[in-house]
Amino acid sequence: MTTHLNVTTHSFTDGHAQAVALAERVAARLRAALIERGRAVLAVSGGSTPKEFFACLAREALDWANVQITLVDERWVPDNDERSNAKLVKSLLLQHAASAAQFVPLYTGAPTPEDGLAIANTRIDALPLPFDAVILGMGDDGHTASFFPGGDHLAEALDLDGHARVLSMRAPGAGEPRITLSLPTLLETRALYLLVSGEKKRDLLADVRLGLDVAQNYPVRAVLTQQRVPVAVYWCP
Ligand SMILES: O=C1O[C@H](COP(=O)(O)O)[C@@H](O)[C@H](O)[C@H]1O
Repeated sequence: MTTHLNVTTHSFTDGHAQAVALAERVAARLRAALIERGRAVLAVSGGSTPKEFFACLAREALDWANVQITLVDERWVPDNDERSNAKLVKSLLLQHAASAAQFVPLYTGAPTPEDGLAIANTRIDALPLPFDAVILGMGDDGHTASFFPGGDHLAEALDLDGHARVLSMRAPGAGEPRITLSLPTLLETRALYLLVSGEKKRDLLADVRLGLDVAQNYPVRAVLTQQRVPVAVYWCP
């Protein structure tokens, strides 16, 4: 384990060990919340990296009926689209013991994320924040949630003093239009995890921490340099 400023890195030999460790950690957080407050709230990322973590977490024994799960971001595609983060969560996390959890989607069925923003905002506003845990991922371009380089609402999304809970996001590298929780909303959490794998992402994170990424300006920098919430990076090759 290594700690640098606000960031602690936990390294694992492989994806299975990483997924098991993070699932146990997050389950412990949810259990503590259920004991203390009778409910728990979790926000998770989509993409490919969290698949094994979801499969492990779904089998953890806890009072899932009192757990609400939402997404940190969503691709603006229908729930049955292969690119849908909601589809991933439904097929891997909302299974087994965790099938009793309540899922709060960001996608609303509106034609565009801009059209769906008000409803998505209402859904997030209705959650009993702070989150008990937020699980972020990261792309090879340094995006996290849907904070994409060149995103049309990137500055607003990263503004720590901003009041928007949810924003639409369009960016050259984003594939499809997106919707994302804002950084200050993601930081309203009792625990923040960044789940990443591969040498390329490890090197990118090292560059950000050393301040060597200024030319690329990776959006994940905003998460790693903020001082509100400690960041636990879970990494495997
Ligand atoms: O598009 C997205 O990508 C990131 C990273 O995904 P990965 O496939 O590299 O693990 C993910 O964290 C985000 O939720 C998702 O919308």
